[in-house]
Amino acid sequence: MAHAPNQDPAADILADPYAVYERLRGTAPVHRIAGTDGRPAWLVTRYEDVREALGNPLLSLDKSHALPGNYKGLALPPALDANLLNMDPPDHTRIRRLVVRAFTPRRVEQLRVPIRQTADRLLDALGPHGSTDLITAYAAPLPITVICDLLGVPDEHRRDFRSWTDVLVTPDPEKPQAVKEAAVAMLGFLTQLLADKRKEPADDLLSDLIAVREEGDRLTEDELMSLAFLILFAGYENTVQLIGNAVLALLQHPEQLAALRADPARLPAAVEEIARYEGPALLAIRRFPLEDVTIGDVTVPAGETVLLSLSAANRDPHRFPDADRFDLGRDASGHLALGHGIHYCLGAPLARLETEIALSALLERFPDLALATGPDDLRWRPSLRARGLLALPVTY
Ligand code: HEM
Repeated sequence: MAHAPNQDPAADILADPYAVYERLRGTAPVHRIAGTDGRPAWLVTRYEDVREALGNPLLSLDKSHALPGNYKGLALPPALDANLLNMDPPDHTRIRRLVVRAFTPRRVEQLRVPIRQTADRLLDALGPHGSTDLITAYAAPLPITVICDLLGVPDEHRRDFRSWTDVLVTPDPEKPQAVKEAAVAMLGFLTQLLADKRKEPADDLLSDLIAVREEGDRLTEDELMSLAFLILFAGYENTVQLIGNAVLALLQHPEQLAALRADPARLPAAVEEIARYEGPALLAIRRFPLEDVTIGDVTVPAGETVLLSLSAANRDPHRFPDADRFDLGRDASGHLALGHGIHYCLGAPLARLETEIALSALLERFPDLALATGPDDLRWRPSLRARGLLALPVTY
């Protein structure tokens, strides 16, 4: 049986996501809403349903399985669009296997010192006391620098790289020409970068991805290009927002912040609770049923758009008792903020490392860090997909 609420909850989700999720979880397993592109979609909010759906091979990420006209999505050049998050097995299995051979724990661990150095440099620039927007001054520049380090983007190109990234990651619908130009510039840049790395391999992920081979298999030029782009797309904005959300949650819970300051060994567990409580990806990538699929007692027809709410699942009290309480002492493992199943976040170890270092460098530097605005004045991104602050004014 399909449940169609009288009023579409999409607008309410923008205003107050967790209150709406609670209502939706309580009334039906699946709700028909206007999706991120304004077209109809089915929203899943209960933990067990979302987890099961993330692992369900009948839910395809390949948009060629969308009903014609039912899904709009982003218009990316084909070389950037053929990436892991638009793919199902066996293509996905093949490419992911190759990437995992290059994106190793050693490669991530190698970034530990550079991440800390970048964090310290950004904090140095703030001086010993003052006020700032922590998103602009810290949470945003840190991850983009880390991604440049990871991919091996030379210093002299980082300013351009960052400005194209900003345009592409948060496109302004009023400026389609700027988005197009940034996409063309980024494509040209990545083509040249790949050619340079091919000629002169360095100790970076891109060079490793070019070199990686398994049983005679290797990544093609288009696959390399779309991978570099996906790492940028999947890795940048999410990390900015996780760092921002983490600082906010801690500042809003001073007793928990004090306990963390007193025992920094709790930081890794704290990052898990922060990801559960205020993860940056409200939704997983949209899925399309290959055939009619039943979720709870609702049948979703083949080809329609299915949205899985990671954030609603992470606040489901059937899985996490007192789920709306931020509690650094709880066991938050099993949260879905980084996905689940074959598309589980490839950058998860890096996202965790980066968030831990960002928080420890910041907390060590500023014992008096405080919010410079009331909770009602905080402005969140107007997005059904992303949970992140537009600005985080602090004093220190
Ligand atoms: C806090 C930061 C991050 C969050 C919350 C996050 C979240 C996610 C989620 C939820 C998925 C699965 C999407 C789905 O199944 O629909 C995913 C996939 C992915 N993430 Fe992350 N991510 C983060 C950081 C990163 C970083 C730093 C990188 C790379 C450097 C990265 C690379 C990827 C890639 C390549 C995939 C696709 C994997 C596949 O399809 O097999 N992510 N991420």
